[in-house]
Amino acid sequence: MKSDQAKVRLEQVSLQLGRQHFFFDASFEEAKVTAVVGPSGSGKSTLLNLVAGFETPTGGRVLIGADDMGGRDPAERPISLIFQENNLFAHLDIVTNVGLGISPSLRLTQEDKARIASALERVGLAGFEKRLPSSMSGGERQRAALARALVRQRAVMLLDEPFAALDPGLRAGMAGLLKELQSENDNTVLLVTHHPDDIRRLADAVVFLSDGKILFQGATEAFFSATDIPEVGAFLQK
Ligand SMILES: Nc1ncnc2c1ncn2[C@@H]1O[C@H](COP(=O)(O)OP(=O)(O)OP(=O)(O)O)[C@@H](O)[C@H]1O
Repeated sequence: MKSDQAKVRLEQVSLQLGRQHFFFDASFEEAKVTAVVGPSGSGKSTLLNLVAGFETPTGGRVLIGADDMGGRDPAERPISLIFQENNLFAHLDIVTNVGLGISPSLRLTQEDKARIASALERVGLAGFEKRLPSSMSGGERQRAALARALVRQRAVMLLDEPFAALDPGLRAGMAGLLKELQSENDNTVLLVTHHPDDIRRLADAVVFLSDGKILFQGATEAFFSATDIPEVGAFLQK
């Protein structure tokens, strides 16, 4: 994956939701982690929804590699998603939840089953196969969601505040695991977060949003020096 096949590009993308107008022109480098940050209501989830295909732009294009995503359903895009919560089906055990990442109809080959076992082991959940999500802690559920994203083997991972429900110790652990898996698989990651700590430990680049627009995009280091942009300064002072 070294030919920008998994570079994500929003080309002059515009969208109107209620009274909020959005305009995004940005690119997200292949095999890198880009943090998507900004105040509440600035458009972070909307940006991810445009890449995922849950929202359709009124103008512009969303590209992954050379492919225009226009007209493609979320399931037809090379993406996997992890949200803050509700990632797992409550009535299904963990091995089934992870299996759904490979096949919605759960028609799984022996090879698929081996991949699931290995993903569960990787996130520290070997032995949890038959457990229901309700019997697990928030951190364990998030690790199961990460295992499901892993078995999908999609180039692009969209993570919307994936650690929000976790305490600081677990956040650091999950962030470390995510970074490890991301660099092994060369995933292109868009990570929505409210925490400067997550940006420091995970992100290669930052896109900062305010009121539906991009105010900053660039390397992580440059972001932490961009305090001349008042909104960035306010965010970093939190
Ligand atoms: N379907 C919709 N109809 C009308 N307005 C919407 C719709 N979806 C989002 N919005 C508005 O667009 C703005 C951006 O929402 P979005 O969820 O993308 O923000 P966010 O940056 O992810 O916020 P947060 O950090 O609070 O999750 C908000 O003001 C929201 O109320």
